[in-house]
Amino acid sequence: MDALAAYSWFGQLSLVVSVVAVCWTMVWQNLEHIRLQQFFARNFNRRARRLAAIVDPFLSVTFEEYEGGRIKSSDAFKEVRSYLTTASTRGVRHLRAESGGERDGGGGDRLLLSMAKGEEVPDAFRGATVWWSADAVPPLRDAVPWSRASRTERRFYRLEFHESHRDLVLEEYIPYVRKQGRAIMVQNRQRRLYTNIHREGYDDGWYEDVWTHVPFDHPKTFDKLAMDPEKKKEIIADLDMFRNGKEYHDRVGKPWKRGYLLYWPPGTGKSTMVAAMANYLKYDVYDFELTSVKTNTELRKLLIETKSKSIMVFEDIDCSLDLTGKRKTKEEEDDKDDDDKDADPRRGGKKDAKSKVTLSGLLNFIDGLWSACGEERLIVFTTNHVDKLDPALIRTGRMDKKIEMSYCDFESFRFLARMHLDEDVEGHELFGAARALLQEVNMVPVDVGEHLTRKSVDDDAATCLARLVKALEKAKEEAAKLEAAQAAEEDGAKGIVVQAKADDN
Ligand SMILES: Nc1ncnc2c1ncn2[C@@H]1O[C@H](COP(=O)(O)OP(=O)(O)OP(=O)(O)O)[C@@H](O)[C@H]1O
Repeated sequence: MDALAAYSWFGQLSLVVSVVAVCWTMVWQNLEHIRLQQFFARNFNRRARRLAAIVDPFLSVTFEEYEGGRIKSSDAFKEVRSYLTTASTRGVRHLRAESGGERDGGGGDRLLLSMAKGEEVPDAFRGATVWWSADAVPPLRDAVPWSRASRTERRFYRLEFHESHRDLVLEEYIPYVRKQGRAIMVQNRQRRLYTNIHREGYDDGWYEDVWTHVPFDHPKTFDKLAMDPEKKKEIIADLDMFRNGKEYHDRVGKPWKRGYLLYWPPGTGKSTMVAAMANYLKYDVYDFELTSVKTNTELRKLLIETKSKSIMVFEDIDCSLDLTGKRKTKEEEDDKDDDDKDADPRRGGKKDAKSKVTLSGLLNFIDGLWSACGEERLIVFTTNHVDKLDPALIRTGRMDKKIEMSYCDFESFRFLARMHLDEDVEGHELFGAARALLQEVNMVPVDVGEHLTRKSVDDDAATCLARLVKALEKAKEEAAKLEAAQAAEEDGAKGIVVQAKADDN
């Protein structure tokens, strides 16, 4: 066969092959017999998969940054990202730093660290080794201008593991990673202090009660709170038990919440205690301003909008509303509901600046059906007049722990002296004098702290202690005068009674 014949032969062969290929494609695409198509696909794929399993017995799970059509950022991705920066995966050598958002643990000066693109790190779980890697795909060419997810590269984490660990990884390891990641996010996030505000339109009857917030950066911790050390220990243990109490609450069928009542005179550290609790538990704080909540319905709406892992505080509850009276009967409550309607301009009522929240509205809030929405929440009431509160409000189950915030005792004084003067003054004679006076006179910690604070650079410990002793002596004198005046008043009253009886006779 000469070269020309061979060329022609190959030409014909390739023509036949091309025609067959084109025909096959047309037949394949237009095949009426779908089942036949499926049969081919299944059998070829199955063989290919079997071969792949022999060559590569590893499976993978991908966690993408965005889900739901690339609009919503994925919670699972964030949880994995947090987990991958922990001790168990310290092998990560190259990190990516972002400013991030408050909720993710970034924001402000905090940096959000995660595995850099291309990094791979192993992790061990119950005898199985898994591998995590970080990667990203470039932005879409047809990026939608308003979608951040399609304009930027889309990151993802890939988890690879041997197929023999499939059940362990899917059913136990991944939930474990997500839980750990969530816990780390809660620890690292910028916490918030919320308060409710009331907004309304001028004449269209529109109004709403909403939460507004600022970063919560209160410096007070239990280390800086003066109180009986035993009592402090007991409160911390109680908080620990509450924080770790999910299983218990599930088992006994109780909503995972706990009520605290902090009571006694102004300046004994009730608000400070709330800050210390929030810092200890790393919870957000919702500071309820009850007087600006219009109705029970609005109160419920605010409750539903609160998040878990938070402290809901009602300061000076005795002054907030008329909650001191007895609970209303059903009829009175119905009347109150009518009042609610009257107060609700959206329901044709007139505007009324006064709050219509009732005692039973508040009781339902604390332990009614709605109180079970959300979990891991502390409800704290503070009051200077515990005797004025309705017993229903503070009964066990609503207020589970009642803490008396007392006048400054010796332990608190010692604590405040050490904290403010920053030196050991227990041997000082003025320290002994102040200690003796504190046994006779009531002074709240805020005042003791104030007298012990250095007011100028020349103030030394002795100056501060002398100032405190002087204030205590003055308070003692005033207390004595008051006592004498009261005794005289009582004697006067007795005299009038005796005189009246003598006149009667
Ligand atoms: N036990 C305490 N330990 C340390 N500091 C305290 C203590 N009690 C009060 N203080 C200080 O006194 C100031 C006022 O305290 P706080 O507002 O907590 O008192 P309160 O009992 O909530 O008062 P009120 O009833 O008027 O709201 C705070 O700046 C706080 O630092």
